[in-house]
Amino acid sequence: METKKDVKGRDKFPRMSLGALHGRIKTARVLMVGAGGIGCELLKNIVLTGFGEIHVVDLDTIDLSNLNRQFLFRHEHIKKSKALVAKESAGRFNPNVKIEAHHANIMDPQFNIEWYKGFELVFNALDNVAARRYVNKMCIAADVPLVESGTTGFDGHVQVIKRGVTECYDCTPKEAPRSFPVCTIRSTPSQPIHCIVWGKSYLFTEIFGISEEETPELDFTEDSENAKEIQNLRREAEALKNIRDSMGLSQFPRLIFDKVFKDDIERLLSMEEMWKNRHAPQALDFEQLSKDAESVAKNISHHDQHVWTVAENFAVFVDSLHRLSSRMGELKSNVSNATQENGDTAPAILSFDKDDVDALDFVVASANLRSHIFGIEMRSKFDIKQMAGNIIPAIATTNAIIAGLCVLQAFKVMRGLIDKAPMIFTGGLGRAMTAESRVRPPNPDCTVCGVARAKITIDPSRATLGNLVTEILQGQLGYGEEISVLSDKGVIYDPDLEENLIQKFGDLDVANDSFITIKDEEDGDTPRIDLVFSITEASLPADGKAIQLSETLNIPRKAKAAPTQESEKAVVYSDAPTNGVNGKRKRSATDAGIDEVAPSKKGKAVAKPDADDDVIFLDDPVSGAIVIDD
Ligand SMILES: Nc1ncnc2c1ncn2[C@@H]1O[C@H](COP(=O)(O)OP(=O)(O)OP(=O)(O)O)[C@@H](O)[C@H]1O
Ligand SMILES: [Zn+2]
Repeated sequence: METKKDVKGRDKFPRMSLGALHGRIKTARVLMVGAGGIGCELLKNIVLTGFGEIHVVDLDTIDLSNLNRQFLFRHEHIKKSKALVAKESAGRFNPNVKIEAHHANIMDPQFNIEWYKGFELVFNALDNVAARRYVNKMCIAADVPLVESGTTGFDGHVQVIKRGVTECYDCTPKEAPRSFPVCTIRSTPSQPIHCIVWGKSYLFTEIFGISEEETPELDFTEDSENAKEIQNLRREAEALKNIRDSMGLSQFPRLIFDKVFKDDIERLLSMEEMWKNRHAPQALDFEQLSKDAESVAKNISHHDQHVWTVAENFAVFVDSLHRLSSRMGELKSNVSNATQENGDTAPAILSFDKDDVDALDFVVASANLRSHIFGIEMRSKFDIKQMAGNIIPAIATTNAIIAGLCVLQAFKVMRGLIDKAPMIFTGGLGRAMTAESRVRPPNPDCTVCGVARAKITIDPSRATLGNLVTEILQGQLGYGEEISVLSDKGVIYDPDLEENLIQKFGDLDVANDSFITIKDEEDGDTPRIDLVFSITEASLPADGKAIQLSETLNIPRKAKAAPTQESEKAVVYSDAPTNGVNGKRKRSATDAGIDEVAPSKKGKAVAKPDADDDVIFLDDPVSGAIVIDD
């Protein structure tokens, strides 16, 4: 039982170290998005600091692989909600703090601008760019300060974002997820990663999952040069699908093997042009490899640290194909029983998971056999697991340091010292921790924070786009004819889209709590900066207007483009120090005293390897580690 003295004692040290701020922290309502690696550390910190009310949002459940670093979770919590368990575990550290858990996606509409406005501060502890961008946009719209953070291995960052004061998460462009041209993967691989993507995203999915055309790692864009080859590749995939029907039969591995490691390779070889300046592939022989594989140890697939021979890869290929085929057989009979019982028609498919041993064995063996065919070096199962699973090991200490820095930056925000809270990085070469020399101001061209914002209320039963354009934009705000209106889905009005003027907002997919952007396209004089309206739906008096803009708006004009300064030219956009931001940052790597890093799928970054580090290069032989998008 907690005594009054205990509670007072708990306050003593924060009060001594924080002074007057402690009182404000005790009544502050804050939001923490993500209860993973950083989130667990951060929640512990803010609970112990004594923030009065903490809301935690996480959409996920606890996985075994989280337990090594997400210390609020234990084995018995596996499959339970991260947000709820985090609340339970951290709540015990400080009973004075109220914690609210939301097991939900932060991008759900229930978390609207009004909800964000209820917080003094938001902490991001996320692992992907989409959610980061979303929270950034909401915090800018609600004008709530955001402490954004991320880690990848030893690299980490903390960025304080405040509308009108600092740059926001979107002020610097973020890289689109990487994908591989389908011809590289399917016809002309030159690196182990190409063969791994082939094994995982093509072969595995064509045999056990959904079709490759639904796989984001493969880019099917055709140009006139490769259109014919893409057609051929589609035919190949079709033939593979037909072989799928023999799954479970003893000849199944041979049918697959001959198709992908012999016939398809021979077809490729017949395209002589292709191999003039490339290493020509060499088809494999099932009979020969079967003989070679007779002496391979039964438990070869457990040896994950060394690179298997071709015969060993062959043995694992055949064995894992049998294992996966029998799982598919069971899955199909379960699905057909379920269909008979309740009409549930869920498809019987397997999807690749790096922790699924059968799937990993299959991808390792297939990728290595293909590498061998194309004269590419083979890799160990351990390496391929990292690459196929896109894993950069998480370091608990980096998360702990970053979570600590998040709180220190939050104190500055609450003290009104945002100008003393520049972006901080950990990792890299040289110093363990570096901070930028100053807070970066907003980018005036940013489409998220370099815009004017206002709220409009529409009556969904009556309001049309025409009401908005003529009454509000042209009437009340003085816009000219040349304007366009964009919803989240794209352009809904411009002078060529007049037919939309009679449409109601619901018909244009513009709903409550969504945003529309007004672009002033007037030639000549400097146009207004973009205006973003957040939409509130309400039933308005029938005798009044169907749309209401209650604020007086003074929308600034865009500054005339200034000639580029020499000093600006010297600052390079590098793929560097994004540390979880997954974008290009306008600062030189050397500025920050950190080595360059390459962006990764989760919005995290990976340190550039040493020259002799055995890492595959994606775009440029000197640019560093590769990343596969899931
Ligand atoms: N849109 C979202 N809404 C709510 N929570 C999210 C959203 N996107 C990601 N998250 C959560 O953010 C957390 C990020 O934590 P972390 O980077 O440690 O990832 P993880 O999934 O726990 O671990 P790992 O990916 O390394 O196995 C996760 O718990 C994840 O569920
Ligand atoms: Zn911005």
